[in-house]
Amino acid sequence: MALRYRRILLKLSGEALMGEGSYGIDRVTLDGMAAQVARTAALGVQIGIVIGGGNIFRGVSAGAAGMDRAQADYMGMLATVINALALQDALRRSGVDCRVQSALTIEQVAEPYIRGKALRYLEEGKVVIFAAGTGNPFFTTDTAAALRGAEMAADIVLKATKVDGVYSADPKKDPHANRYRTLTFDEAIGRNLGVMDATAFALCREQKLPVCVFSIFKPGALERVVRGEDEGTLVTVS
Ligand SMILES: Nc1ncnc2c1ncn2[C@@H]1O[C@H](COP(=O)(O)OP(=O)(O)OP(=O)(O)O)[C@@H](O)[C@H]1O
Ligand SMILES: O=c1ccn([C@@H]2O[C@H](COP(=O)(O)O)[C@@H](O)[C@H]2O)c(=O)[nH]1
Repeated sequence: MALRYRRILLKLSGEALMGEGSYGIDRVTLDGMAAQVARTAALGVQIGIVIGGGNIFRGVSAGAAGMDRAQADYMGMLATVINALALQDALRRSGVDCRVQSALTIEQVAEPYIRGKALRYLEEGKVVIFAAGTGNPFFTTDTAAALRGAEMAADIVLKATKVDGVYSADPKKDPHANRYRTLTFDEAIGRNLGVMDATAFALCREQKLPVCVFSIFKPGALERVVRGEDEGTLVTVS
């Protein structure tokens, strides 16, 4: 079947990496994510990945209460570097050629983020993992995904998370929440739908970069999304 999207920016949930656990990286879950990425890359899709850090540390979590916010955010960004290295390892074991570029300079473990080089890797069919978010405190990896998606001229930002789309309210808290099949950025921002932060939505809206929110736990979902099949929630300008 034909591909709908040839270049994607995939935002992988850090929190989802915990699997059934409450902290860190569950190897079975990690390998499952890597296998989905490997199958999608094999279809000929160019893939950039931003990975979250919520399984390890968030600057806004209870564990950071009382800390200097920027310092806590740098810790959160370093958490995403750990996840990026774990994902690179899993992807390599799945036979995927993969590079990590970090927005914070940590030369011994990852290349620095260089846009032109990242674009070349994508054109060569290599998966590029963008670590350390935007490199700036007070942001999130959702915003990093929107930013790198725009910089890479991706066709779409795919937010792979623990829920299977955008709901009228947080489905983890409200069992009566309804899932949207499609949504506009204005509606998502106006209704304060918390699945993705407003800064990320606003940047995607400005860049006319569609977003699809779907479950990373649903087998084959990523491949269905890149083929343009009905999966998750598609957020667009109009
Ligand atoms: N309206 C909504 N529709 C869907 N999910 C929502 C909504 N409001 C809040 N959520 C919550 O948002 C979560 C996903 O966003 P969040 O950024 O917290 O996690 P993530 O991106 O999966 O993790 P990480 O930041 O570690 O990468 C979902 O697990 C869901 O519980
Ligand atoms: O650009 C960024 C991206 C992330 N952070 C910090 O990292 C953590 C983890 O990222 P999540 O998006 O929550 O998974 C985040 O809470 C921030 O503390 C950042 O400062 N800048």
